[in-house]
Amino acid sequence: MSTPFCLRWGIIATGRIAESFAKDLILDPTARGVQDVRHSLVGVASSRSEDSARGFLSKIGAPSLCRAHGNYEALVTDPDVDVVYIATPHSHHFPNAMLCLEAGKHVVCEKAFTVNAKQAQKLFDTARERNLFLMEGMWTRFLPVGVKVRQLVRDGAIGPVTRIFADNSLGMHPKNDLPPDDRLVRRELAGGALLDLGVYSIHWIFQALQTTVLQPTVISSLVVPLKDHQVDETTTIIMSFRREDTETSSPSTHAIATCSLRTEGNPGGQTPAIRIQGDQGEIQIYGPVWRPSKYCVIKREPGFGNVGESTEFTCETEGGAYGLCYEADEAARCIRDGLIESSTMPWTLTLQVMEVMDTARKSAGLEFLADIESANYPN
Ligand SMILES: NC(=O)C1=CN([C@@H]2O[C@H](COP(=O)(O)OP(=O)(O)OC[C@H]3O[C@@H](n4cnc5c(N)ncnc54)[C@H](OP(=O)(O)O)[C@@H]3O)[C@@H](O)[C@H]2O)C=CC1
Ligand SMILES: O=C1OC[C@@H](O)[C@H](O)[C@H]1O
Repeated sequence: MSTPFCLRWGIIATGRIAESFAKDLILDPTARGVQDVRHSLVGVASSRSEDSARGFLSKIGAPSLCRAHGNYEALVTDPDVDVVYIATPHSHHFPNAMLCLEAGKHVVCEKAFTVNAKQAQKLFDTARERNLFLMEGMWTRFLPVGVKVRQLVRDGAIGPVTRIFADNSLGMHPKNDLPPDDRLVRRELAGGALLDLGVYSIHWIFQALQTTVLQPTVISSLVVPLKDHQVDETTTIIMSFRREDTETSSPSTHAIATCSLRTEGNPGGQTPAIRIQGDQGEIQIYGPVWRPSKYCVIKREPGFGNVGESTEFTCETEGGAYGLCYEADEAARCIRDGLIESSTMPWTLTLQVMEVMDTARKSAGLEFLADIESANYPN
């Protein structure tokens, strides 16, 4: 067997998801059946201080060779770093990713990829010019459940998809349950439900349709602002996608993406977060939407009131992984193979998702501050 390709990672930021990602990165990939690639965590940067980066390294049990940096610039000039994972708030993704690309580093950037589509386009143009790998860290697509559901739809398990519901709602009262300085409610960090949660709902819809070609039309959207914060508390978007099987009577698929900080999506643990409905049945996926592990396939039984056969499946991560390692494996394979774009998380798809969110925000007059919306770098 040949030696696995080793990708050397740096991480920008030391918050909650950076910790989960770093812990996944240092796991043994063979424990999840991955033999062809492996990962080495060589550096972590905190915008606050070297000490806070050092604290992070000891918390995650990083390998001794891993360096702590007291600013992001130091990390991106480290010649041992091949690729940077960006885990800052949404407002910072664009300038942080530009910093990395201009320093010649490959990038995996957390969702929501940027604040708007214009910034995403600029990043993709820069990556192309510099021949660097760049991917939105929409990890859910790489989880075993994402792979399985796409395969089921592709194999025609429920026939042509006619309608999709996708709900990602936290059930955290923004005033009572979240600290007032939480990034979720801060406009200057591009907080709000849509960019944080709705992005998953929209991605699930695209995932269910498995297309990057069909352009959705946003038919309507409703944005409920969070009082005094100028971010959205709840957003619902209705989309229509033209389907290719136009011989059927309804040549478009309806999709409803919704998200809320405040309303709870799955109060009793029994409500499907995602419903992918086709002519021959439906697939129901149970939350949490970002990391589901249970889904159900219900066959359609024609005739009013008939109940179709329903089969439940679990689809867990392996080898003690939280699940972020699967997107890391994808990045390693792409970079090993000299690719600048992942075919599972292609640039067009990220752009389409950003455009849908731009349209919804625009219709509600929900804009972030000009410097956060800007696609100039340096600003
Ligand atoms: N994939 C997933 O499941 C999840 C993804 N996310 C995404 O990851 C990103 C980070 O989220 P999360 O880890 O929850 O956020 P946290 O608030 O926990 O951490 C954000 C980190 O960003 C750095 N940072 C840099 N500038 C600022 C600033 N001005 N204000 C606050 N923090 C700053 C800080 O690290 P330092 O000072 O050390 O540089 C901070 O610890 C978001 O894009 C979010 O959508 C979040 C949760 C889950
Ligand atoms: O990506 C995410 O997934 C988990 C949620 O708790 C979090 O708000 C969000 O950023």
